[in-house]
Amino acid sequence: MKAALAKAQKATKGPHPLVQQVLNYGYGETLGVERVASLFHTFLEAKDVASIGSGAAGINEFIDFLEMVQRGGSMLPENSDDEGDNAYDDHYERPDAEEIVGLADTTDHEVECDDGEAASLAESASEGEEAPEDADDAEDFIESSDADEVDDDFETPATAKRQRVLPKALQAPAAGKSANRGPGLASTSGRQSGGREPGNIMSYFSKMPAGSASASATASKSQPQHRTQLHLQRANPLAALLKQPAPRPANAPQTAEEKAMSDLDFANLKVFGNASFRHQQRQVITAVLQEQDVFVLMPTGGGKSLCYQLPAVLSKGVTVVISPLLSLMQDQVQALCEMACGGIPATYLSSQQSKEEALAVYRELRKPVPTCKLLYLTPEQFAKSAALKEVLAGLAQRGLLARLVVDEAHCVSTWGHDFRPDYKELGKIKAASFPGVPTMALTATATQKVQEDITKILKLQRCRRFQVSFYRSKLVLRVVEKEYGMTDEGKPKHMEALIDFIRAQPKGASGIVYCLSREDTEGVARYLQEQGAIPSRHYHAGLTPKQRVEAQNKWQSGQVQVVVATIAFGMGIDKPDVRFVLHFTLAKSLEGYYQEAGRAGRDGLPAECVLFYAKRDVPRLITLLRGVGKRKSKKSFDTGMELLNQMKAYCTETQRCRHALLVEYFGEPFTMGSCRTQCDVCCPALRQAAGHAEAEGADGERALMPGRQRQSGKPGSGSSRARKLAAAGSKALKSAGKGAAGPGAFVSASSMLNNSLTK
Ligand SMILES: Nc1ncnc2c1ncn2[C@@H]1O[C@H](COP(=O)(O)OP(=O)(O)OP(=O)(O)O)[C@@H](O)[C@H]1O
Repeated sequence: MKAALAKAQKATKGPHPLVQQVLNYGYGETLGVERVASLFHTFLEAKDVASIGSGAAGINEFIDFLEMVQRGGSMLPENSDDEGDNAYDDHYERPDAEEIVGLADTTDHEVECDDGEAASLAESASEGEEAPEDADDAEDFIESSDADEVDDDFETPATAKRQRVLPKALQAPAAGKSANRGPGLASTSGRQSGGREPGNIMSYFSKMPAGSASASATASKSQPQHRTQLHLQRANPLAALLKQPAPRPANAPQTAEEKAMSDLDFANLKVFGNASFRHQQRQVITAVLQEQDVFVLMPTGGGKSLCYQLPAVLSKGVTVVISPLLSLMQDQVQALCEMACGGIPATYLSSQQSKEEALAVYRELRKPVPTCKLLYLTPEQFAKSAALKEVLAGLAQRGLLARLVVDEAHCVSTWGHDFRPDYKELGKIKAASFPGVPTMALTATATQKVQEDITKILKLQRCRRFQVSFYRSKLVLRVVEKEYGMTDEGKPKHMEALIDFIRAQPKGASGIVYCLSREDTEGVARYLQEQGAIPSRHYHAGLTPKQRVEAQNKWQSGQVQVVVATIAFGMGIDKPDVRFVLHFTLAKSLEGYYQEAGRAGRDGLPAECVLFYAKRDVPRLITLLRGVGKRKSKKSFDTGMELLNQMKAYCTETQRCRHALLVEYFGEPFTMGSCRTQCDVCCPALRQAAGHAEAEGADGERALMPGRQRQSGKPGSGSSRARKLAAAGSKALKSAGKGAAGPGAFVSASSMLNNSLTK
């Protein structure tokens, strides 16, 4: 054996690739290159093998060995079989089958379609157009339901495939990484670099690129208010265990500006690369660090993640984040591990991981003091894995469960637009397994009712609430009449209107078109591509994982201008420069609409959200609510109908500012009364553009009159005029949007519109 080993050593030029990897993680700096190399040989000897593959499994094993040697322990992992079986066998990410209750009387529901949808449903079916009861269509409706798509989304082979690559946080075990930057070394760093307290955040910065520290800092010069209250991370246990810690890398000295920063500003800049906090972030983070229960209601793109990630970095122990989608978790973990500061140790558990991968995570959590700072889980996993509950309870007992974070917390409530049954269990589990652990709930959309549900179900105690205004002042909201039928040229009017709208956008402006069914997305994308020469891709949960990733990447990189998608394209999409989000049919609820439309303009620049409304689309949604194939409960149907009716009311509104409607829907008073230029109700130019006409009734009230009716006396002009109007609205918007609500914007919007109409 020894001879074989010597031969292998001789044959190898330079360190074994596995050793090299481990050195890259920082063990060279802490243990010394030679000692790592020598321990590698001891490791091989102990395993009685001549060599070992340099894959993730080998690396993990070797790192475990390094730690074990330092502790003087056994080489065998503790309870590994037990953990692995439990972790692996749980089918935690499959949502519970919904209780199926037959509807007592379906005619009731037709009666509930208060303004003739039922009649319209029958009518359209008999005409053979868009027949919602059609079997194919019906299947599509099911496919586009929230539950089904979410289901597909979080445990598809795609995600499974992606996970075969061991999460970076584990490849690098965190242990290795933080051995390098770990808080244990921070005290030295703090002293060396100018006076931050021992054991503080300096530990994360030893690998910051030189010079990036303070140049752009605009951090507050005020003294840290909560420094003494922060539970700064303790010394890295690994560093303490290491027998021969190498001299730690010298940090560049802090500048005067950095010294004056609070820990929060400093961590925000150095770890996350943000020069300042956004609205409310500082207050939220401070409350979180004070270990209060916290509820955060912040619009999409507002920066919710930082509100729990930064406290996680500064806190002792592991922060557990419950997130609804596997792909979302993976993206978050990847982003954390790739932070410019050198990476934040984070990982996730998934039923798609290999047994070894799951084991590695469990091992990490069972360490006396895990180096992992954030652990992402799906609610299903959290609710159903006994092994996981036991491990988390163990962490809590050791005082190392920093907090429980429930992201997308609206999923807790049946009134939320993405209800997930397992979210309901979270509060109960917390109370039973680790009571008293601070809890944080975050969402972008929650009505008063949903907020109450979240507070109750998650058992939030003396909860601090933070709400950032729902008003997205840079978004222009419009509802456009969706005209079916054919143009004089024999083309479908609604599709041509869509093309006109997109063509009126600046060249290459990125957008999303939401459709109800998978089939719709494919048809619309094809039409845009073939008839409009608009680079488009469809996206829905029925695509193969490869197709989905490809579509998203092409859109993200700008090769594809428009993604035509079902609501499967949603959570976790973080493209800042989306200039328009079009709904080619109604959303299922105002909450859903707000969330989907809110993907526009995340960069804070003007963007447009247009809903193409046709009354005849409503029955399709009702059919969906009824549940084709699997009947939904009466309660679920009634809830769905209430939400849908609110959505319809938004579409047919002619008096009230659309921003006010949305903001007030979430219980926030809209003190401005009117947005003036940012919706088609308040801005006449946009109103006309939306294809609405004001008709003075006898009582002086305005009534919504679709463009088609208005122009019925002008044969031949209808379709092209309506199309011009829709596109003109966009042009008008460009001016209005630039002015962002100033009076000048309105003037230019009007004149633009007039010019366009007189052409
Ligand atoms: N203080 C800040 N300074 C600069 N950028 C920030 C700041 N906070 C967050 N961001 C950036 O804003 C973007 C949106 O943040 P984040 O993903 O946390 O939003 P969110 O509120 O979770 O949105 P969603 O509800 O859509 O998930 C990210 O690219 C993030 O890096």
